[in-house]
Amino acid sequence: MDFEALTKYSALHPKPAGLTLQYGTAGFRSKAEQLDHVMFRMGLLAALRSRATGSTIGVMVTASHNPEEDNGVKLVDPLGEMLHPSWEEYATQLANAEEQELQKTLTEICQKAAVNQQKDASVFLGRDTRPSSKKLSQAVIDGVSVLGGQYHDYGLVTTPQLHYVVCCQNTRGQYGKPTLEGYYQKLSKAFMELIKKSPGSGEGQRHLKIDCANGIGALKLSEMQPYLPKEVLVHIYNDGTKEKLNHLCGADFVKVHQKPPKGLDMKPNERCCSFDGDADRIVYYYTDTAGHFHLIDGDKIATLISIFLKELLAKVGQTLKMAVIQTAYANGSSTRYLEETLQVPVHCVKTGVKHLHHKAQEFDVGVYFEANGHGTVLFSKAAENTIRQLAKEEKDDAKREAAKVLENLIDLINQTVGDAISDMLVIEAILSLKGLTVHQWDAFYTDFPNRLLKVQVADRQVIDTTDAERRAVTPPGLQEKIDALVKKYKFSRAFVRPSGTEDVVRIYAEADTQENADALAHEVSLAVYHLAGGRGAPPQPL
Ligand SMILES: CC(=O)N[C@H]1[C@@H](OP(=O)(O)O)O[C@H](CO)[C@@H](O)[C@@H]1O
Ligand SMILES: [Mg+2]
Repeated sequence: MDFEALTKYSALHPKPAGLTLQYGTAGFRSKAEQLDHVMFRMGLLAALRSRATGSTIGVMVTASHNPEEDNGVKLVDPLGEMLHPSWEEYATQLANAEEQELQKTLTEICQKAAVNQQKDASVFLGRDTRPSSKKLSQAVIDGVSVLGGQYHDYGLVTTPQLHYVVCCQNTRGQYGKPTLEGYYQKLSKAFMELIKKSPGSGEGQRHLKIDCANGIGALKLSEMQPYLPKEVLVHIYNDGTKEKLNHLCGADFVKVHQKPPKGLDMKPNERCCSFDGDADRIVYYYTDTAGHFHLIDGDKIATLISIFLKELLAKVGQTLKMAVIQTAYANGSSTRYLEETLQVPVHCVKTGVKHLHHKAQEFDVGVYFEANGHGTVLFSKAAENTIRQLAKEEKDDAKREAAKVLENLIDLINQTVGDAISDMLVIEAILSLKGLTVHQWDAFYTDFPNRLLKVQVADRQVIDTTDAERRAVTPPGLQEKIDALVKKYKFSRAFVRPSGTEDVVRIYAEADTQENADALAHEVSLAVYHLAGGRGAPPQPL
């Protein structure tokens, strides 16, 4: 390591003294002006991680659905997964080392992680459309370069596109070509093959209105449009030319507020969807003829995909094990529908994509979605091989056709991470093949009324949880209080947990009516305020 160069370059990306940040659920997130040193150091870390794994590592500069003034960074591991947890800790140590400790911290990481300094390092970079992203990604490049690493800057890409190219590169093209063109070609080809078989094929066009949160999704979707078949017409709204990123729009806004985004005119029963700021989440929605808004969230997307997969797996006649992975935020009604009506096993894990992804890898076919719309489907290598072989060689026509549909689905879904563009195409293909309207899809089950709130406390880590975050172990008395409150309402449930991305405690409640869900959530938030060191004024009823 050239320590002289390191010291020189690091001085150009100084760490504000005393500032500490943590590599959380989604990497580092903060105000953009606090992140220059973090970016430089994540460039350093990516180079080390690349040497340690002998693979290309991705670095994405984005703060997803957070306000435009924020930014963030996350590292992408060799197969397109989230950074390994042991390295999250190194990331935090490196980001928080004071200037004079930087060398020592780097040396320690190299020792602990057995990094061979002689190896080549290769890093792929991507960034979202935030005004601060360009400069911050330059800081990443400085970090990679000072350690003698090579980099390829993909510039403006969606987060899932970066995951995709990293995976393609490290599988030597097995997963696809590591270019955006390769991504567009692979997905559009699989999509075309799929919808060819739909009953209404050739009878006019399917329209879909997409709110792109004034973010990267708009740019990449319009790049992809020429690749899409003429049967599908996507109409892009909130393309970032007029309004601010994520402001009153995008998947997170629509999910949290349960109302339509600004800037999208909806006619009754029209199918609409929203991406988030880096296009790794998607939710659908529509208004009915009475003007009521209906949200179709990640749980219902998982349900649609599961129904479709289950039918196909039955048709190919293989005993492939399928499961759905959710978090505690999944609506109880979705869990019940999946388990009882569809008879699909459901597993609940801790919040955060990495936990869902990890669990989903245990099955032949693992469908995972967070309620907020982040999700995908994973196929085990063995399942994928079986399906591809059946698609090629199976004599029975019905079985072979079903295997072909599955094969195209495997190619259409981005197995590295949740991907709004890929998920949208999967959903559109399934709706088209099954001849379902958005209203019919929505009617699979009715969500239990629910409410998500947040409360500020002095130190959110005083709340410790267990049972996939559904029960609070500390502070003393909190869980007992929640249990007593829940008993007051019918069909109710509630839980609290410290957020991994914001300095708040999140409260979630479900009950038989919206009024009761709101009241329960409010009462639980008061309990948190009083028992977990609430800050500022006590929470007010909605
Ligand atoms: C309730 C909720 O939506 N939580 C989100 C949010 O995490 P928190 O740890 O709750 O802040 O951001 C994560 C990263 O985007 C996402 O994975 C997760 O689902
Ligand atoms: Mg996102």
